[in-house]
Amino acid sequence: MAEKGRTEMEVRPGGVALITISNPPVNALSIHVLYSLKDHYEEALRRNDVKAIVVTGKGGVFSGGLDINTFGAIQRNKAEQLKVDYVSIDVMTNTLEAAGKPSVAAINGPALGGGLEISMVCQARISIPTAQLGLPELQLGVIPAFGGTQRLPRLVGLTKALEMMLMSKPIKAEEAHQLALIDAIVSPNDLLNTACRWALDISESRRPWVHTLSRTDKLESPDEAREILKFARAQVQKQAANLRHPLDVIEEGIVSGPQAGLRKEAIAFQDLVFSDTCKSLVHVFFSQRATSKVPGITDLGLMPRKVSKVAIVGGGLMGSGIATALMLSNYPVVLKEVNDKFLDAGIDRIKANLQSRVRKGKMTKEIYEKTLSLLTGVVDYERFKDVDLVIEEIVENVKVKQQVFADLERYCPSHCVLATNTSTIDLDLIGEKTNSQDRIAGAHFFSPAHVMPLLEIVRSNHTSPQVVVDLLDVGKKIKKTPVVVGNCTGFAVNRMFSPYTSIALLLVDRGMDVYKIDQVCTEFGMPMGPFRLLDLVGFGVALASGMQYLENSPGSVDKSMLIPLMFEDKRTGEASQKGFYKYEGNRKAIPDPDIFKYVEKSRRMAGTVPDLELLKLDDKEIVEMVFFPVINEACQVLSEGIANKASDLDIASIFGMGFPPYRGGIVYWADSIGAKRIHARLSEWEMKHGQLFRPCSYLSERAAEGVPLSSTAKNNAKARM
Ligand SMILES: C[C@H](O)CC(=O)SCCNC(=O)CCNC(=O)[C@H](O)C(C)(C)COP(=O)(O)OP(=O)(O)OC[C@H]1O[C@@H](n2cnc3c(N)ncnc32)[C@H](O)[C@@H]1OP(=O)(O)O
Repeated sequence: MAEKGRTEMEVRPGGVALITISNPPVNALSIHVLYSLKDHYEEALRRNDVKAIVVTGKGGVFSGGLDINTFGAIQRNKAEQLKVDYVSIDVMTNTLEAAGKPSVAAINGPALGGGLEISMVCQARISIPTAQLGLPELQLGVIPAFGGTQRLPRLVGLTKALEMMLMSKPIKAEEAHQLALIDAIVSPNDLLNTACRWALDISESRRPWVHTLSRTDKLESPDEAREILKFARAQVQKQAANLRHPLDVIEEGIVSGPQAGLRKEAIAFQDLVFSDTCKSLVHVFFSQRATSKVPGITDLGLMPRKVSKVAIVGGGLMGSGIATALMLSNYPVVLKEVNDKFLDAGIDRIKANLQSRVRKGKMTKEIYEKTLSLLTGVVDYERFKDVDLVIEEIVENVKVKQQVFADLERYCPSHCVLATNTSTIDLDLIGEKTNSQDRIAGAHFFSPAHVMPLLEIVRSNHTSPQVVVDLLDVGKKIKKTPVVVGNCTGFAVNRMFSPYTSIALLLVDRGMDVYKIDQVCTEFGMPMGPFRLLDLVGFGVALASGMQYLENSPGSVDKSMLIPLMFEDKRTGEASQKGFYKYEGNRKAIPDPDIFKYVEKSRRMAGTVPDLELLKLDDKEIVEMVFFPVINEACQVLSEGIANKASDLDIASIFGMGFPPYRGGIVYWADSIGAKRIHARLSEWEMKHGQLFRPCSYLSERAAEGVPLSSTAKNNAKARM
């Protein structure tokens, strides 16, 4: 293995050895870094001119934790693999923490996972105000393994430590200071001097010398701890039953002592690293970061242009959500509506979005006022003359959109990016009446736009790479995960997931129970089943987008009459308090026996009778029937070059549709099953239930040749980007 990263050591006047972790960009703890850290500690302990040690990181990051690439080495049983128990017990505990000279962590940026764990073996932690501290290992399907499960509860108490570990959510320096996880916050310029002084103060007994692992003052009593852990077990069982957690390991440390806890922690980690969940989540980690690397665009050396002001056309649910997302990242926003009444309603929606953050304690009243002051409401285009980006979010009507884009071309500066949030209409059509096709792109948000993390950036054949680079940058600034896709009806996410509801409707027409399908899909890990999702989206929207698919690719959607029948009866989904479920003024979906009359009628109109074979399917087979057509559509999207790479569809499925991350995303999951099996099942169902199940040629070829679906190497399709 090529050497990756190291630590550097310099002995400062006064006798402090400054050890700097150096492994750009995030100072990940590779095996080399860890061994180099141990060697430098040992050298510092040997040297007579060293009285104390300060550990810091290079380049504005303390450390992003264990190098996640080493997980693969462990799984592949590589000779040079990480021995977790050796690092945790021999290096961190017996060498660093037990050293005869005190050490202080100078936290100059993120200190996450193993990074925070290194800082916790030090006798004190000094940080800059912007540092983030956390143990996010669970989001990779493992638990902290360099002593974090033992030391964090001893530093901040069990309840807070559990919250930080189970939510994988880092805290900011200020909160860490209140919790006494860090001892002082200082400016970046003062950090090293303060840390060095602090270390010398400890060595000269002017400050206490504390071994984290020996502390018990913050720990709850064993009885209290047991109660807290019992509650936490019930919570994780309810909220994340598929994720392993460190509760037993923490309990071991409290009941049998920290050394026993450390041993149990290392064994548990070593076991978890081999789990499918860990493999999937590591895939998600790297795939998420790879979405912003777009061949032919981000490798051209283009720099994003500055976007100082954004205009939104349309203040409906989506438009106001997009405005909120931008304002939350400090973008001044001009919101345009057709008249004052609609404008007021749009502004009210934005206020409500922000107020909900105030209510949840995520925003102070002052920040609320400051954020709201970024908004200007207008009913004409006068204020569009200095905007750098416009996002259109009006009715899905080609003619109306064409007029709006012609207007935008007239009123906006010539450099301005003209984006549309359409979820179905071809960008070329939208821009047909302009000479600005090169600066027209899709910026497709998901509802609610200020909450959902995905941003589909749609690029037509005319869209310039510069515009895509600009949108990628805005996406990053508003904390969305961007996925760049090509131009087609439904783009990647809506198109991939159109079979999710279509097939569910077909199965109901053939005898399956609405609520059974939803239950099986949620047990599989989806946040909602297809029918609960249809209720949320609303039947009006579902029918309109169904029409778009029917027009553009007849045969891609089921023609069940179930939704039109309910729609006719003004049963339109959650907004009307009645859809496939009933809602009693809150968001709780209650199964409603009334729907069976619509189901019966729909079956009569389709001329179907309950299919006894379908009724005998077990849960796994139902999941396959619903999701294999989704995989098939993902393959079609790949073969048409709508997505750059399979892993982009994994991320799009997770962040756009809530596909369970611990399954790695739609194509990753498909490859874990194998193209051959998926192809065989789809072919069988095509014979029995029609063309919605017909495997596409991309899938058929890979099944025949035994090639993974994620391998796009042999994809000869003409890229649409
Ligand atoms: C034994 C221990 O208990 C186990 C562990 O420590 S497991 C590791 C736990 N640590 C984490 O989960 C933290 C992961 N990292 C992060 O959250 C973020 O990268 C960060 C907050 C440190 C920096 O964020 P940001 O500046 O936005 O940079 P980001 O784009 O995420 O990462 C930059 C690059 O570093 C890589 N990287 C980040 N953390 C890494 C890690 N721990 N290992 C390997 N690579 C890592 C990313 O893949 C990316 O690579 P690329 O440029 O080739 O795409």
